[in-house]
Amino acid sequence: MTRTYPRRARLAFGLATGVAAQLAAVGLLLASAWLIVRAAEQPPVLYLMVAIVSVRFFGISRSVLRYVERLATHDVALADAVERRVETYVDLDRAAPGGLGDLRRGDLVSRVVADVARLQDRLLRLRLPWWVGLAATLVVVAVVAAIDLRSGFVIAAGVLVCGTALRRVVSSVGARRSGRAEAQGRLSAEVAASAVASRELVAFGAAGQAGAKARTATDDAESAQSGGASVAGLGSAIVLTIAGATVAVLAAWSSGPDPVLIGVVLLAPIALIEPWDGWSEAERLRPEVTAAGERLAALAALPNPVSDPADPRPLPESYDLVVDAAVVGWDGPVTAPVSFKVAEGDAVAVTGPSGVGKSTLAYALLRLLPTWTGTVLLGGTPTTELAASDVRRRIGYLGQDDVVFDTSVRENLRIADPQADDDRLRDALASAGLLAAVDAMPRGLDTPVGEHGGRLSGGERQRLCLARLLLADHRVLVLDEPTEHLDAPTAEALMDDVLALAGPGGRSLVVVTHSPSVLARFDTVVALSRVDP
Ligand SMILES: Nc1ncnc2c1ncn2[C@@H]1O[C@H](COP(=O)(O)OP(=O)(O)OP(=O)(O)O)[C@@H](O)[C@H]1O
Repeated sequence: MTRTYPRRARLAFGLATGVAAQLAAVGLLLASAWLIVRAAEQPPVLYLMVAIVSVRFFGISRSVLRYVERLATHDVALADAVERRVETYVDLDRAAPGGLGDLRRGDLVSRVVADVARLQDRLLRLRLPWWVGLAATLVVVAVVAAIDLRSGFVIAAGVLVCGTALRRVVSSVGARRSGRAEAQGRLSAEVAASAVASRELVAFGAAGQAGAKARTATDDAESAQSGGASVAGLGSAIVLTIAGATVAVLAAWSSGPDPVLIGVVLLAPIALIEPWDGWSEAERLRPEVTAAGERLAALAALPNPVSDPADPRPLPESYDLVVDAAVVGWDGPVTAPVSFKVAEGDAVAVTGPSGVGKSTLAYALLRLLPTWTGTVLLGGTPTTELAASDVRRRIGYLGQDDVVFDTSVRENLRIADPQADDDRLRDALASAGLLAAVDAMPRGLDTPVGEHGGRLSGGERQRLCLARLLLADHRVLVLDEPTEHLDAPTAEALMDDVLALAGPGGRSLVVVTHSPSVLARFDTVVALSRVDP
């Protein structure tokens, strides 16, 4: 049975092995220095045995300890990153779509992927090098002070000057030259936008403009990267200069009982170059890690368009839907107050001119957006008193351009219910009027649908999305322009299948449309109008 230790304990263990590895590195250099100086005096070889064994011991233990340290600390950092990634998805889930404001898709991807990865460095490449380096440095200062007190003070002064210079100079120069995360975010946003719109850009002859924008973003990202490299160079220069100066001062000042030990003292600052390099790298990364933390904090601080009540009421069994004088909108009210009722199994159409707020009303029914005034009641309970996730369990949504994933028919359907067996998938496909077409495909449910469902016709794509919605077992279906992009006979056939879902004991339907032929099929039509300016 594997035993899992608490994260703090694993971190403490990683820290201890890191310090031990660093001390082994210092010990290796100092023992080697002692060995070389002492060997020059050509003593009997037995006098050298301890040093020879120490060199071997430090050399081997350094590698082993470093390996163990990496295992322990990376394990902790990766576990942190997994949690942070999930938190970031939760933040996005909470804020979307109403709270995302002007954030671009590519930039969001960059934040979730690159910034979360960068934050791992806070522990691995920022805090640990400082802690490990400080502990190792203190031990070296104590050892040297025990050999020669004055030399101990000189090295302590070197440590102080080096640490302060790195902390002040490298991180502040780095902060001025960084912006790598932002530049990377802009580059991702440009590339994502161009990739999504590639067909249109080529068709309108605008590929050159998009290319130029992407090139500018690439140049920015590159110059941010080379700025980072020059900051790294500055850090190395500081470390080497201070280590060299410390050796020079020690050479001029050191005095001690044993010239062999003085050789060890002189090499001590050289042994400290490795931990100081760790500090230098940490300070180079500090602005980027801070920026990544701020960008993720900005996601966490996105407005919460709908908040759950402190004590949500249980989801009612009834799925009667009542919209009572509801006004919906994004940054302000868009629609005039609208009222209608959709009893269980009823079908209602919502219409109105383009931009009047039909899709916005659909989002409000699902509690993705709040209503400005008025109420939406589900089974007699205002949806504001229910958990938003419960509302979305009862009410499902089919948008105009729902995402179809580049995988098989089966996997596209299973997103709605990962446990669904083939019989359930086939039932859903039959209800959505797609079963015959899928059976006719060479690989049936395993047929790949291509990027954005590109291997399916527009009607098949829409039916696939409908089948997916049906699998999720919502009782109220909000269908936003379900026949958009379809020719008249296909639209007619799809509406036959959609309307067959309603009826006593069946699903309730709210169909958003401005298609006259679709509207003609409904007894109840709700006309939306804009709010008075
Ligand atoms: N993400 C958004 N952020 C801010 N405002 C938005 C957003 N999406 C839509 N709007 C605005 O809300 C208003 C209503 O848009 P909505 O998409 O609901 O209209 P619609 O009636 O569904 O239009 P259409 O028939 O053309 O699809 C519009 O003025 C639109 O600019």
